[in-house]
Amino acid sequence: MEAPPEPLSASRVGSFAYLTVKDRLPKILTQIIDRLHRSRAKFHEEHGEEGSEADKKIISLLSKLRNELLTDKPITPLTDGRPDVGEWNAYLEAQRCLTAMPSWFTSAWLYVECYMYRRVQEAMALCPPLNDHDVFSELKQKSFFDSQKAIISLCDHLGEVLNKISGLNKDEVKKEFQQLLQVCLWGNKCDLSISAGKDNPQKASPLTGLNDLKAKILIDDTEAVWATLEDKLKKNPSSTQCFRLDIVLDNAGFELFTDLVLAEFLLASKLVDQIHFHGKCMPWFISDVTKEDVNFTVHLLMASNHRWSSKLGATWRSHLQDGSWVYHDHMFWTFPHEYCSMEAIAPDLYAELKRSNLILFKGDLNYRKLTGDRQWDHTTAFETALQGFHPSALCSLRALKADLQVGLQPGMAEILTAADPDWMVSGEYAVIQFSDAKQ
Ligand SMILES: O=P(O)(O)OC[C@@]1(O)O[C@H](CO)[C@@H](O)[C@@H]1O
Ligand SMILES: [Mn+2]
Repeated sequence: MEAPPEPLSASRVGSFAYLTVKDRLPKILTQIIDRLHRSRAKFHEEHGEEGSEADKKIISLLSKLRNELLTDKPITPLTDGRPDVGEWNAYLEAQRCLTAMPSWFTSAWLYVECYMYRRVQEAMALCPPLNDHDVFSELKQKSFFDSQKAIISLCDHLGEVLNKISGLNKDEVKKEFQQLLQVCLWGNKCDLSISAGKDNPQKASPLTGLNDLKAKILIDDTEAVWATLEDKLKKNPSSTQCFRLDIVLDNAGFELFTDLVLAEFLLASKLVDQIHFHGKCMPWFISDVTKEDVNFTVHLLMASNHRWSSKLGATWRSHLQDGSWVYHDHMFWTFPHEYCSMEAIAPDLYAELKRSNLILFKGDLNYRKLTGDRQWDHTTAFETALQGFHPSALCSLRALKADLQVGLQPGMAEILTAADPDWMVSGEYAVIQFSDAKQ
């Protein structure tokens, strides 16, 4: 097997990775520092002098991090006591074998971007009593509140479907599935990392305009996903075979809500029997989901005075309590590794995913890790780019926000570039890209 292409890196001046490391990541650090400054009085109220002193210390650690990044200093080992430190520092040692002095503008983009967010958590971990403060929670919660109109309209739609679901024939179930899969796909546009923290809520109703967006779906493997689910329907409904769906989550706020709506539909239609969600064990890439974000979303829905919102909130809390919905947050999801390393680095997680019948990977960062964030030709087969990562049938639901995309027909990338040079990084295009476990 020939060696895979090089990883994307900021060493390529003018590349999206270069612009991200040079401009966007420093801007994100500056915004975190500004928010911490503005929260000093609150920290003092909550924790007294200790709180404001910790705030000052975090700000100085993050200012130092920002300076290291801007001046391309060497990547340094982590020093906090979190359980993942050993793996992170082993990864740095391995990078030192590849490039003498791993640094921000010479190492792989995937590594340095993940490392930056992990260093933010190191700064928090080193400064009690603020060590459990989520520096992104304000932005994630605002994204949820700002998407209320879209959330209410999606709640009403799901409510109507749930009311009639037992009477739907298979074609009607399939049509609803296709619609909610696309709503879930486009929910990925609402990510605060690509927008460098700028508001990015879902304003309009997520159901109107799906047809116009169809042309923006560059790869649409919905039929293959449906065939995987339909297997379950074909077998007699009383079969004991339990169909397990796993959803590797991405962003909190509106996107998480669309994930939970799709999950509810798949469970209520009996297309699946159990759903496992995978979130992050620490605040990550600004808007990525943590357990606290799931609890916040479910509790806000329950407290809503909108009938279907409160009903769904209560239903979803009971799913999480009765085991039909299971939430995991393995530390591997906040490592810098490409997913083809998972079986070696986190065999327990790989074994867990092998128990799934279908895994949905949400978003751009997951896509980058599925394909190793490497400079593949656009016509490279998805299976090739997965480099042996195959715990189960899997499907990426991704709005394109980084300059890599595989599995395109010959000539398609050239046509897209001519029409819109930013087609890979604008978030305006998306893929529903499937790979079957039967390799
Ligand atoms: O995984 P998401 O939330 O869809 O997107 C996150 C992300 O697009 O933010 C950065 C934008 O450059 C990328 O590094 C990363 O892929
Ligand atoms: Mn994200």
